[in-house]
Amino acid sequence: MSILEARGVTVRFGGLTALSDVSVTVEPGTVHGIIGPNGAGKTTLFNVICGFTRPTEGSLLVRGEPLRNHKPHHLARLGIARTLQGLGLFEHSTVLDNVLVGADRHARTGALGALFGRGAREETALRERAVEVLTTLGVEKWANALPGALPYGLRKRVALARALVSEPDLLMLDEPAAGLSESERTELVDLIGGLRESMAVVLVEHHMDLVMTVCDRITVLNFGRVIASGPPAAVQADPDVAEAYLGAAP
Ligand SMILES: Nc1ncnc2c1ncn2[C@@H]1O[C@H](COP(=O)(O)OP(=O)(O)OP(=O)(O)O)[C@@H](O)[C@H]1O
Repeated sequence: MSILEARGVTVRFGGLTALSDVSVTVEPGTVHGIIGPNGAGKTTLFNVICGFTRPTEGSLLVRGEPLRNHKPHHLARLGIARTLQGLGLFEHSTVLDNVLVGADRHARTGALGALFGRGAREETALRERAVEVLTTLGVEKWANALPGALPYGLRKRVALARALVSEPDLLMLDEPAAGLSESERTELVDLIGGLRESMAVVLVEHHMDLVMTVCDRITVLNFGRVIASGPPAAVQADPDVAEAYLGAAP
């Protein structure tokens, strides 16, 4: 069963149709890229999946179950985590505390949890997992630093750690390579490639080489429509895709 399915999603902003009858299926354990020229509708699709934007028509299914009126704060309990272009780190909290915010999916919830908060043992286990994720991403030595003290590439890793600590089944990445150096992009490819063992990944990305290297499947949008979908080689060879990108060149 797919982890995520968008069925016939249309989004209109007043008279402008940002997405038109878009269908995408994301299988577990795959990396799925969403690409397209500027204004193609990539961010709008990302926002629909994350519950920021309500589709005018169409539906979303998670593990085959239709979502109704889902909001960004429902994502954690659906097993979905995301990183955004604006990293959204709390500048006055340490790196470790920022990552702990992402661990709430596993934290005790419900009336008892609200009354008594996290138990000491639970707190320790969460911290251990947060440190583990920071270590996997090579940023553990900054656990007690404030995010503002770190260069951009490392802050992006902290944001990724915060998403990963909830152990999602689906990770949504909005332009993960933006602002990274070439060597950081190469590291990111390895990192994302390694994630497919434990989750599905959806990424909206402009860096074509990264998308072609790391994705198992790619959906190409142009003017709000899906113009191609499939494995990287097939998408790269598709004349409609070449035309969309050539047409968009300055
Ligand atoms: N909130 C909004 N209100 C009105 N129009 C919008 C809104 N958000 C996006 N649009 C329009 O919808 C279309 C798709 O935009 P979107 O940002 O999804 O494209 P994109 O593929 O992510 O582009 P880029 O690569 O430039 O980020 C564009 O024409 C954009 O101007």
